[in-house]
Amino acid sequence: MMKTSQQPPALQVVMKEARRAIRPLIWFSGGINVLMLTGALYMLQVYHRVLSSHSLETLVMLSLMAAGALVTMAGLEVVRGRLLATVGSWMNARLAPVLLTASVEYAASAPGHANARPLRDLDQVRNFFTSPSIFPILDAPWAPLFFAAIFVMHPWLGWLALCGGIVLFALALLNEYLTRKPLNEAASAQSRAYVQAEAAIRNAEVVQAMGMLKPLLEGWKAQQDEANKGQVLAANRGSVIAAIARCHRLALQMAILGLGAYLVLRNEASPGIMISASILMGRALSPVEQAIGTWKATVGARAAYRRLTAVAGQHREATPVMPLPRPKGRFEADNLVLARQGGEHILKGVSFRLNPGEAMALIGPSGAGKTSLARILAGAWRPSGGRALLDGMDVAQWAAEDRGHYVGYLPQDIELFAGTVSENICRFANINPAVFNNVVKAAQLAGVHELIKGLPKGYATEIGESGAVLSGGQRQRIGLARALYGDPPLIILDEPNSNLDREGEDALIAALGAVKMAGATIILIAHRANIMEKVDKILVLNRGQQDLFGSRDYVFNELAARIRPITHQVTQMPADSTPEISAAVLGVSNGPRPSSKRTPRPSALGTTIVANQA
Ligand SMILES: Nc1ncnc2c1ncn2[C@@H]1O[C@H](COP(=O)(O)OP(=O)(O)OP(=O)(O)O)[C@@H](O)[C@H]1O
Repeated sequence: MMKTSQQPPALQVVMKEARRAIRPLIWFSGGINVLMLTGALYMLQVYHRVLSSHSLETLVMLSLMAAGALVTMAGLEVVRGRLLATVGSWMNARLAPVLLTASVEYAASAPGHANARPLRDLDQVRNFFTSPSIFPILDAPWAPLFFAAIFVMHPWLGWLALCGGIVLFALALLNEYLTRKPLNEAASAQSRAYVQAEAAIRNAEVVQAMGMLKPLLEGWKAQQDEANKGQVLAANRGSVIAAIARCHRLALQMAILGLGAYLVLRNEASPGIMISASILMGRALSPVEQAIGTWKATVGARAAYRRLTAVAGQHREATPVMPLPRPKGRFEADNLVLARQGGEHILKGVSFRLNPGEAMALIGPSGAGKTSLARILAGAWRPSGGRALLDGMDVAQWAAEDRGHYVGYLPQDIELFAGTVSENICRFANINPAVFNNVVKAAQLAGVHELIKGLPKGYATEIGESGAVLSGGQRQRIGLARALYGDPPLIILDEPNSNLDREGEDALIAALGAVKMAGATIILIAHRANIMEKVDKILVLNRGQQDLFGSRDYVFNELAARIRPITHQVTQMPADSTPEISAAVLGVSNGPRPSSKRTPRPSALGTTIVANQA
């Protein structure tokens, strides 16, 4: 399926829908607030009608009506709570897949920033929507109703209540001003502490083996302390403001009673008005007071929402369209450029073409940009400029499902998942007999079928988190089977033999021959020359620059020509350089394992490299 960028970002769409769902809740809250006038009105009517008429029936009638209104209000509150919970779980169901997709895309485009924080942030936003912290937001629009009712009773009472309300509102703003910075700093420190803790747990092996726990704990604790410091500071400031606000409200309540009493003495108001005005003012100020109390949750939810926007703000859901036809494997890189965030270039214009059935090796010294290029070619990273085209279609524009069908990719870190061997090979498709046949076919092609059969439960063996129960070589060979699953027309392998023994390498070479025969286009990154026998072309990268591209013989001859004078000068090696010497220039070795006996040689490509003395 093709992606289009016609739709608005998914997060925006969902939040707009959420706001639309919450809007009726404000009207609902209006009903609740109107019914909250019951107490004051009841008080007023008792003074005005019952005490003056001494009518028991009136009292009973008024009491029944008030009780009915209170029961209705309680019912509306229950419904409001349920509606909020429904909106919360709807948001979760709607947003969680969007966020997970956006987080994976974000992590792929900004490696090193990958963590599951967005899903925790979603929990925080959802909890805010379903907790009492949202009530002040729903009730605040109705506060003028109460002030208006007080004004109707007596303008002086109205003005007193309004001025008191403004002071309380100013205190709420002061609270926001004084607590926002420490709360935000605390949230960032907490977030960094989480990331550090996650990294320590993820890399437990190296942490344990090299005694890194203590310094890591210290770093983590420093972040925790910073988070605590911010929280304590905000809590201290918040509690002072909350105490002043409470004191102010109590004083205001007394003041309104006092003013009411004065008006009663002047015969300008009844005792009923005096007490009702006090009750109404309590209701009018309640959202502001609640907002001060729940400020921390509000700030936390707002910060979480901002982080979500940073990660998923631009993510758009793909428009379902007709799946693309299966490509033949004609591949073209057109002036690919990749820039770091700081602007420095990792790739500076790489162009090449491959026909179906051709294999290309990507070679160059460490840090040349080979892996970065492979990630772009596989569609995992978007280039900053240029295009990678498979049968004329830009792979960056493809939907992930299409790439999944047509691109086989073995990353440098292999990246297997918790699950069975079969699930990993078929990329977690639903396993049925047809899928399983293809799993076995891919494993046979990768020469790993016998190895898998030897595992405790064969293809059903659970391999644990990141394939933890497998050896490095086993992981790599199963990763190769995963890349070959479904006969993709484009196969990209990043150092597929880095963990392989002789037998594994032979199986890899045989697999490369077979998929080439079947017409697949292969791009492979190699540091060792012995898998070069199946490649037709070679691209040499150096410091992100395309140094050479052409047939294998052409590139080796070019490299041999460059190294000839150097080998004469430095090592007195024979001038008839072999491809192996050229390969050595690029840090490409001959043997199945790099030897520990290394001689540094100056590189023809301008970098100091190490040639293996096999
Ligand atoms: N996620 C990243 N963010 C920023 N810079 C990166 C990232 N990954 C790689 N780089 C930088 O890009 C450059 C090329 O790295 P890359 O891994 O592509 O090289 P390579 O040729 O594959 O090296 P090696 O042979 O050692 O695997 C390096 O300078 C590296 O620091």
